[in-house]
Amino acid sequence: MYYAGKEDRGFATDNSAASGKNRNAFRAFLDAIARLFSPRGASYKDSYFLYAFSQRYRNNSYDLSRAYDGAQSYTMNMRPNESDEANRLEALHAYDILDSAPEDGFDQLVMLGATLCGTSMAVLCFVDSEREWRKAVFGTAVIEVPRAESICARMIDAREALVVSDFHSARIFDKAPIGWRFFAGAPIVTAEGFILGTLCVMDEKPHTMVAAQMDGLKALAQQAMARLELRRYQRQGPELQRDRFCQLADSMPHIVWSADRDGTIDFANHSIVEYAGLRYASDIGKLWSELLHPDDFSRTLEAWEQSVQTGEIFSAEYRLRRGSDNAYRWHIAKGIPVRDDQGNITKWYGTTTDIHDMKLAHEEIGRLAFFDTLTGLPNRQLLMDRLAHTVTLHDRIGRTGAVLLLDLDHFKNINDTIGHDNGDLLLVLVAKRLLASVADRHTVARLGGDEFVIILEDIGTCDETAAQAATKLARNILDALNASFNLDGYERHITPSIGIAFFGSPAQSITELLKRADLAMYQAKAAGRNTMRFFDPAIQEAALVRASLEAELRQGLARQEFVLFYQPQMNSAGNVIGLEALVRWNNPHRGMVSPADFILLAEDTGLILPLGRWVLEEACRMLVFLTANSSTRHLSVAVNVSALQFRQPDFVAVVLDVLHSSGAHPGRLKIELTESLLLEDIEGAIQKINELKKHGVRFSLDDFGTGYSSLTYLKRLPFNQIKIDQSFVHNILNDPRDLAIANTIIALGQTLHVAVIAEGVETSTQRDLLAQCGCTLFQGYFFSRPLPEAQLQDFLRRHLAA
Ligand SMILES: Nc1nc2c(ncn2[C@@H]2O[C@@H]3COP(=O)(O)O[C@H]4[C@@H](O)[C@H](n5cnc6c(=O)[nH]c(N)nc65)O[C@@H]4COP(=O)(O)O[C@H]3[C@H]2O)c(=O)[nH]1
Repeated sequence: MYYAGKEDRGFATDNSAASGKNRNAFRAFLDAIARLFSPRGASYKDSYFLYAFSQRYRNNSYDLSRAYDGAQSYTMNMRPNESDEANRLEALHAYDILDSAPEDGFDQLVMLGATLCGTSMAVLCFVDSEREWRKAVFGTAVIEVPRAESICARMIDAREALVVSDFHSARIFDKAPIGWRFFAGAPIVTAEGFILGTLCVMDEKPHTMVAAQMDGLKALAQQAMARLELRRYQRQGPELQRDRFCQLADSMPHIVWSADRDGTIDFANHSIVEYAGLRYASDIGKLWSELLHPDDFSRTLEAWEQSVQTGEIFSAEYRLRRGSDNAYRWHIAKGIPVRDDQGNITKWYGTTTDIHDMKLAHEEIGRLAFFDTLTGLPNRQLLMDRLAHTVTLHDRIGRTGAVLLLDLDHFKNINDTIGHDNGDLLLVLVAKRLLASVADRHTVARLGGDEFVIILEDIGTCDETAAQAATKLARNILDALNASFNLDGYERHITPSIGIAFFGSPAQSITELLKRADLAMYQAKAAGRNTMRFFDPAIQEAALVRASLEAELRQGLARQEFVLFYQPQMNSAGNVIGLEALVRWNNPHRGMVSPADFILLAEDTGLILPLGRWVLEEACRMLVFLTANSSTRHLSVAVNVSALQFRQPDFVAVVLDVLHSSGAHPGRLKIELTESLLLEDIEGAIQKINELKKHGVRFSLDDFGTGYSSLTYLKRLPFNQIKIDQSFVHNILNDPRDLAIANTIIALGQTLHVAVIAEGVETSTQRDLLAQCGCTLFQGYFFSRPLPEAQLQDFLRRHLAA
């Protein structure tokens, strides 16, 4: 590679428009090559190679010492040993200049020559085997002259530069050219020293030339030669450029490629063969899309189209399949668009570099920056980011979320007694249990030390539902962490204190939010640890009531504080035909608690399952008792079953088991179900009802008329009895619509051959009106309130049919 200073660039001073455009294209290409291959971003200034010619030419010199009478001849000292005309002609023809169209750059040179020397004519000519052919002319229209008449040809033959001041007095030529008196010519010489022609000036009048003018003419001749070289380079350009590019590319460790406008890769270096395990580098053109990871395809295509449209550098990151193990590795591709003379992008030259390890390292660094190294949970920074995002989102959608701040009680003792390693292990196990206790959509993070934060997203729209959800989750966490941990071969116990703060609309700052959760957490510590506290006192109060009720309910079950009351069901003759079992909670502090106050909570907490089973067992015990007495053996006992109970897959098995173990008569057991309970899975409900009916168990549809009251369901569901809800009975005397509904239900029962019982009958008038409508069965305070077992005996004695 040759290096040259700016002043050496023969064509750098050429300012013609066409030349400028060519130069720009050429520079762009060199720029592209240099930028692609040079790690320090070198430009064409470092990698110019054409100036070899210019550099060498400058070393040639003219000897101005010889003079003739009337004429001066300069001995040419350029290629003293070369006399081979055939080689000279071959060199000339290689430039492909003969008979070519005029070109601005050359025209300007001859015009400059005439101006410089003050002559009326100037010519740039090339001497062919039989002629002098003129590429550019000024002041003459003659393009071609026979070689025998060419003064320029004489210069070549004589290997001399020439100045003839006046042909009339000069005796060096047999005859003067027609119309000329003056001639001066500077040779056009190749880097190898071949004289291809001359740049000469002529005039009809005699002239003298000063040395400076001759130097100027020589300089213009050099420009002409440089232009000729550039012209040849550009004409042969694509191939030459390509060869040079390929040569450079194969010496590169990266994948180097060139591509067409449509993205077709028409060249790739050997690196692609080694990476992708291709047979030939040229296979890349058709196999490219197969090597690309399918997930990265559209993104890469988009980047390409963007580069095509904007003319900016193509840049994309994608995964490429490696041939040796079929593993996809991340690469970065950069491609520089190169334009032609008209400024159109014709090609992209690019490199593709394996950045897989670097990318993984970056990801790892990112992971370390956002995740706790010990537990793998999001760290404080990521938590803050997510919390800020979540708080804003909840404000926008009008939903409620919660932040739970959890601190392990006396964690320091663990570290002090069994060491930091075990302390760390405990934190890891705690993190796992926390993750297992919350749904995936929530965030569990480690704030530092033994402090954890849980973000609960979208847990309701009102304070109450959000409080219930947060309480439930905090309880899960308390339960999960209260179970012992195995550390160092020993069972260890740790408890958490949890502070809860809510966020929603309007949004508050996350610092304030965490402060609230922190305050609540300290309240939990103050309350004896291993518990939770809400920041909001009102919600906290409600949640506490609920929580303590739940705890008491649990305790009540364990302590057998529940009792069954029985409410008699009567026929129109005033005789008892059955009883409805209604549960009561005999709480030592609260007294006799109505089911209205605890059934819902029992359902929410799942406590209804053990409670419901107990009710069933008690009711069956009563049935056995009633069966033992001939006067009461015909009585049925109705039991309320909640939705959660009924939906248990083993519901049928549980009922049969209780019947079996108690010895109760299945035909005397009546199960009361509400309408709403049946809606979710009608087919499953029918199946369960039918299975139990096969064993004789009967079913009553409770609260009929209050729900959907679908006649289709009624037709399909095999109930033995429908209950007219007490709300209709209550107003039956005052509201004709309630009377109409009661009438309809009674008529429906008659049509479907299903018994109808009216509940909530409080007066004889109500009973009479219902009886007039055709109702034959009744239940309500008019006959009896729900009675404890002892009072029931008394009632039965009085009201059994003789
Ligand atoms: N105002 C008025 N009320 C009357 C009259 N006659 C009966 N009642 C009340 O109406 C309720 C009838 O029971 P329910 O509709 O099944 O409604 C029951 C039932 O849905 C549920 N429940 C009661 N015991 C159980 C049980 O063991 N298991 C389940 N799952 N739910 C139960 O609790 C609800 C309320 O039960 P209770 O408080 O015992 O209230 C009972 C009963 O005391 C009357 O003439 N006037």
